[in-house]
Amino acid sequence: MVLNPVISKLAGKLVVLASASPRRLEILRSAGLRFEVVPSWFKETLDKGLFKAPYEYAVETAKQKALEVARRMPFKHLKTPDIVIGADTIVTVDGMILEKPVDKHDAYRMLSSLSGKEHSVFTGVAIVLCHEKENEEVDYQLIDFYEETKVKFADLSEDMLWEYINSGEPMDKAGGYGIQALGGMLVEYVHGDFLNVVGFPLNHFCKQLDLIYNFCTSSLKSTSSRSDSLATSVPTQPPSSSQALLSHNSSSIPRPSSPCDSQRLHTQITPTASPAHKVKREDSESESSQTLVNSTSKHTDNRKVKLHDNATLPLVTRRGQVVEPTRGDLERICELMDGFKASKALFTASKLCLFDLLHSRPGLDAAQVAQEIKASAKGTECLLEACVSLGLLKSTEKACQKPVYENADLATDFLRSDASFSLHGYLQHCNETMWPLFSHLESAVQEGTSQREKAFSKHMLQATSTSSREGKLRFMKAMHNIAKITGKTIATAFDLSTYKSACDLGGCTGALAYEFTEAHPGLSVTVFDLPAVVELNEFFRPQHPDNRVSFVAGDFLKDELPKADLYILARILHDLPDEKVHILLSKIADACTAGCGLLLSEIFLDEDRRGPSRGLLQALSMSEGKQRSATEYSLLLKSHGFITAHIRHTDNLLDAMLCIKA
Ligand SMILES: Cc1cn([C@H]2C[C@H](O)[C@@H](COP(=O)(O)OP(=O)(O)OP(=O)(O)O)O2)c(=O)[nH]c1=O
Repeated sequence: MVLNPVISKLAGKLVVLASASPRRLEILRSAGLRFEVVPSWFKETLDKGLFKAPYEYAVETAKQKALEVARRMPFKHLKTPDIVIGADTIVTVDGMILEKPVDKHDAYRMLSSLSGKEHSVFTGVAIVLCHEKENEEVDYQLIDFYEETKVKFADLSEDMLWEYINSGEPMDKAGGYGIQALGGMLVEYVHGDFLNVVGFPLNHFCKQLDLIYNFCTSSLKSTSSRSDSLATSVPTQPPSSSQALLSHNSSSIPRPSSPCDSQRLHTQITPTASPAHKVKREDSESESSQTLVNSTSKHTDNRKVKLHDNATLPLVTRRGQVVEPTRGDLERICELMDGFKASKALFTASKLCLFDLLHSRPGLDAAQVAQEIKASAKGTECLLEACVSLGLLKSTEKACQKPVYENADLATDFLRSDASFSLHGYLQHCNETMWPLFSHLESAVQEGTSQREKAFSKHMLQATSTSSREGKLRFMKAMHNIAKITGKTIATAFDLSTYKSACDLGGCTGALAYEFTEAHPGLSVTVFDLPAVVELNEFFRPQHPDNRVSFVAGDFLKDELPKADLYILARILHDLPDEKVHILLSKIADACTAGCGLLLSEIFLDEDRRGPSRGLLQALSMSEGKQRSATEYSLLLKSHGFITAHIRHTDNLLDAMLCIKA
């Protein structure tokens, strides 16, 4: 079988999967391949109209994903991979290309177009072979191919469609379904490679590797030893007569390629100076202990080669067996050790409004940024470089000029203070409140209580406390950010068409309430919150407020609740001690008649309490409340007369549950 010899050929090579898809990771891992995962930052926005056939689009996207990682790693990770694998899966039906749905309606559009019909699933795969040359440049050689699988769907009723869409499964999958999970129930037959539908054609990939390593090795060697003069293309021996040999210049913009056979071998030479080497050489020249550094530098180079062989990793004993940890294990540990540094770098950049500055003035260099944010040149440069390494900023370096900086998409989407889904306020809350609390985690764990008093001086306690105006506004901004990001998901999680009036208890700035009125034309929402919160709401009023949202001031633990046939409790219960939870739920139960609804939104812990980490880490703040699973919330609500009708685990920051008063 091709598998073993092929996989063993890769032993000792730094293989990188340029994909965030958990399915691809699982498929390759199950095949015994050892690799690192570096998700591609390439945005899947190629113009589909430029491609003659849909699979050409998938292949080109796969290529761009893999090349982006292959080019980034020497600069950002200071190591050059041997092989980078990229893939892209698309579904095609009636001449349309379906990728991942953007929302539930998009998923509905896709799934209804597949109902009762046969369609094709194409996965384009690109394998980039990287060769470090002696002159510190990197050559890239590209092999790509695609695989087609035909899938037939049964006729899908509207109920089935919506039930499936509401399960949340379609959202991160091409065509809006996952054949390997619930989506399997929609399928009548599959012709071809099943794993290809799940995102990676393993069999074709192994055959391709076999061709590369058993057939083309000599041509690869000759390629990697060639000089820059080959910057155009080097035709190599075709692996088979069916394979077209095409040259490809990696710096060219994506373009429709010539007729795409199901596999192709490109020889492409794109020399890139390797910054890993640059850095080492600078090190060796900088200090007085030059001889020592020089030899260390040499040693480092050797180690790097050995690391690729996995030979220098320390051996560990697991269940009585001596084994070699994977590089992934070590990276995971480092990621955890350094996680706090990354968080604080993010908080600091956000507090200094770095992302706002680079949004309004992209292309500043470190000195210009330092001047604008009134910070030291050295500190600013370190912060900018750290943010680039974290994927928050992008830097461009033109010949003989200082690097200039701009926001990466992540920063544009979430870190600008005026972005629609900004987390700027929440980050400030983390920086000012959560960070000091978590720096007292040892005592929090030892004592099992909140460390507020230890973490904050008297003055600080006042400033961070929600009893001060400053503290209140900061907290409201944080809650507003989370409500904006999660609002639509929560508001559309259930069919609420039978409800006419809702009351959002502790609804803060009303951000969630506005999402509910937008999603449900027949619904009015009253936001009920403390008088001091309602008073500050003017800072958060939307440009065109919906008059179906109103605000009532009061304390939900003491005052009479506004009348409504649906009560909303979002991010409230996890923070309250048990006795207050019971007071609040009793008051809601008293205000409800039979058939009234209670919509609860929280992070639902997994039933075995092994995740998600976000919920379990949140619990370490030792507030008076607790994190619960969906079943625990269901039982809690049942004890107050509410029967759970639906539970939604979402891909967003909060999950949701709809309960009905018996
Ligand atoms: C049709 C189908 C697709 N999928 C998945 C596979 C892919 O992960 C996804 C298609 O999206 P892709 O854009 O191919 O991949 P991705 O965004 O998940 O990951 P990356 O771009 O980082 O490589 O759909 C299934 O899991 N099951 C299915 O039945």
